[in-house]
Order: sequence, then C-alpha cells, then structure tokens
Amino acid sequence: MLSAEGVTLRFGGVTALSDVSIQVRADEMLAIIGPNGAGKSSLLNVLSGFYRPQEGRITYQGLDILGRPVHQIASDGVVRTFQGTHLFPHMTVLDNILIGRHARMRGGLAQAFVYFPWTRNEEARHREIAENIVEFLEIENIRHQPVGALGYGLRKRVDLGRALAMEPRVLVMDEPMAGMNTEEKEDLARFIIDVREARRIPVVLVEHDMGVVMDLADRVAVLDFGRKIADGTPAQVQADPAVIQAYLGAPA
Ligand SMILES: Nc1ncnc2c1ncn2[C@@H]1O[C@H](COP(=O)(O)OP(=O)(O)OP(=O)(O)O)[C@@H](O)[C@H]1O
Repeated sequence: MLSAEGVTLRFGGVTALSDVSIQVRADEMLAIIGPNGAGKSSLLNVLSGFYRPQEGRITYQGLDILGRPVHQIASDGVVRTFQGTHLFPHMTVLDNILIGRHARMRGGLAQAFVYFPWTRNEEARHREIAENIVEFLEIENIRHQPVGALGYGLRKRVDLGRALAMEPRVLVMDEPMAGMNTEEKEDLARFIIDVREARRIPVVLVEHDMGVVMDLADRVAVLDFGRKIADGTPAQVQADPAVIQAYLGAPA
C-alpha cells in the first residue's frame, strides 16, 4: 500500500534515517516505536511527503510518490495527524471537521462557508459527511462548541475527525495519545479500532506507550539511531534482544 525502500534522510550532519525500508500493508495497524530521536517522526514525514529523503524510494499503491506535492499525496489518501492538535481553536468542532473536507471541495474552502446558490448542494453534502463523522466519534453534544474550550482528549478526537474528513486510504498518526490520561487513551484507542473496522484502512502510528502498542498493533517496527532494528509482531519485537538493548541500553 505504502512503502519506503532504502530511505536515508539527513539534516546537515545529522542522519535522521539510515537505509530504512518499511512496508505498510493493507488493513494493518503498524506501530513505529523507538527511543527519543530514533527517527520515528522523520519516517512519518517521509512516508507522507513532508520530507524528501536524499536516498531511497517511497511508493504508494505501486507508484513512486517521491517529490509529489504534499497536498496531492494527502488528497490521494495518505492523511496524517501531528503531535498535539492542528485545529482552529475559535471555530466549532463541526467547522474544524469541515476544514478536513477542503481537499475534497470543488468550490474551494471559502465557498464552503458562503452560501452561493451554486455551491449549496456541495456544501450540504460536505456537511452531511462531517455530521456523520461527528456521530461516529460520539461528539454530537459538542459539535457547536469552539474547539479551544475542549479538553485535550476531545480535541484529539476532533483532530481524528478532521483527518477522517479527508477520506484517508492510509491514516498516519504521530503520537496520537501523547499527553493523555489512561481514560483518554482508552477512548481514542477504541475510536482508532472503530476507524479500522469501518473503513478497512491501514493505520500507521508512532507511540511511546508500550501498553498501547502491544494492545493495538498487528506489527511493530523499531527504530534506533535512524536504523530499523526490528520488525515483527508485538510479541516478537518485545522479546528481541536488540530492542531490549535499545530501550534499556544493556549490553547485548
Ligand atoms: N527538521 C529537522 N532539522 C534538523 N534535525 C532534525 C529535524 N527533524 C529531526 N531532526 C533530527 O533527526 C533525528 C531524528 O528525529 P525524529 O524527530 O525523527 O525522532 P523521533 O524518534 O520522532 O523522536 P521523539 O521520540 O523524541 O519524537 C534527531 O536527531 C533530530 O534531532
């Protein structure tokens, strides 16, 4: 579905990724883990077109997408969320989700909020899709509240809604649960599982919480100092001496 082959990414003298190959298979939950600075966010940025590696290939549905504009990669279906939230705090939940429809709007974003007669039908269709997402994420009761007034857990849920509005074919999430309490993590995990069941799309996520990773992921790839050191089921990876060494710094 989406893959990196032999990817090397450097920032000046820093090698963030070194000859990394990874494949995201259809309908799987792939977790990317590793110690701080291991290159996890860099790998997500490369897979979603935000960073262009100096070496290697990125393919999506069999096509080389290296160098394609990032908005085009997103509208082709590789949709990512970022650490924290990228929402408009003064706008309502529903309007923030509608922003996610931007890539799918023929009339452009401005027209979505202005009632030109010729855009009314399209506007109604986008609103219906946004309302369905609101229902799916069980945030009907806050749909007209400004996002800035919400707690972090709910804001992350709205952020997921905005990503869903973009109709992802691959959903890429950078530490979706960072900064959440246990209850918020459980809620978001449930919705991520629901998304996979409802949309049958692969999800790639970077996550620090090993409990979450072991519960959610079908497969885990481990990065350390920009290299992929393991790739397997959660149980395989957990028992891998190289992984244990990377995390604990113990001698091999
Ligand atoms: N835009 C950038 N400019 C310069 N160096 C960068 C940039 N982005 C990442 N790096 C460097 O690349 C390396 C990998 O960083 P990256 O953020 O991908 O790691 P990470 O595994 O996501 O870390 P964390 O778990 O702390 O978020 C680090 O040494 C980092 O300092």
